[in-house]
Amino acid sequence: MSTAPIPAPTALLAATVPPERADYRNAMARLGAAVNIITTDGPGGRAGFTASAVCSVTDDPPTLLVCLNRSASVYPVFQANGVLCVNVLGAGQQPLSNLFGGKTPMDERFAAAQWHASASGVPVLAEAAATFECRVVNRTAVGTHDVLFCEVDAVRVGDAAHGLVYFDRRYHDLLPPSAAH
Ligand SMILES: NC(=O)C1=CN([C@@H]2O[C@H](COP(=O)(O)OP(=O)(O)OC[C@H]3O[C@@H](n4cnc5c(N)ncnc54)[C@H](O)[C@@H]3O)[C@@H](O)[C@H]2O)C=CC1
Ligand SMILES: Cc1cc2nc3c(=O)[nH]c(=O)nc-3n(C[C@H](O)[C@H](O)[C@H](O)COP(=O)(O)O)c2cc1C
Repeated sequence: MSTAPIPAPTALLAATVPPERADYRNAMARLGAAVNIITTDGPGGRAGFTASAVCSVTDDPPTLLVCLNRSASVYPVFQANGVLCVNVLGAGQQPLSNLFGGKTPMDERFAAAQWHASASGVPVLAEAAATFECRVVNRTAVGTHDVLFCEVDAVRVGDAAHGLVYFDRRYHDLLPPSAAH
């Protein structure tokens, strides 16, 4: 029978103290992510915001998630509409990300690019790396954010093959391997 010592309770406690918010953010800054503009339109009006907290959940049925801060000005609009489009940005679209991530008035954000309407009337970015037209089918509040679970009705893959990544609090264009050397 093993006689290994049981760790002291204080050591266990120390291991479970959550990191400070700044430490958590410093570490998260190293978790590179695609940059997306999330758009909506409907009874609540037209709105869009920049989001890096987007990921695939399952491909059957095709479902992704978007994390939206409840303090964002766009929050009630997304709540009212229940439909959205995830527009994945490509290389060179950093200015568009900044517009949708700041305090810029909504008309100014949309005036900076070309859009067409999805079947449900949501703005779809013409020059996106990829787009996902979705219905919000579930939502869960976690801390400051709502996690929106979105079923995908239509996808498009754009011509721009070079991506845009947010890493270490800066944007990075993903260049083809030949251009990176
Ligand atoms: N998930 C989110 O809500 C995110 C929000 N932002 C917003 O953009 C601002 C600038 O971000 P950074 O330049 O990356 O510097 P930062 O130091 O504020 O954030 C570093 C990283 O921490 C995470 N983060 C930041 N704020 C967060 C939040 N409220 N909830 C969950 N995760 C969060 C993100 O991964 C972010 O890239 C942030 O202060 C925030 O307002 C940025 C990235 C993700
Ligand atoms: C690179 C980047 C990524 C962001 N990712 C998210 C995100 O995933 N979720 C979120 O709620 N806000 C995110 N934000 C912040 C929103 O874009 C911002 O709060 C939103 O545009 C609402 O701003 P407003 O309240 O001025 O309208 C991000 C901002 C930037 C610049």
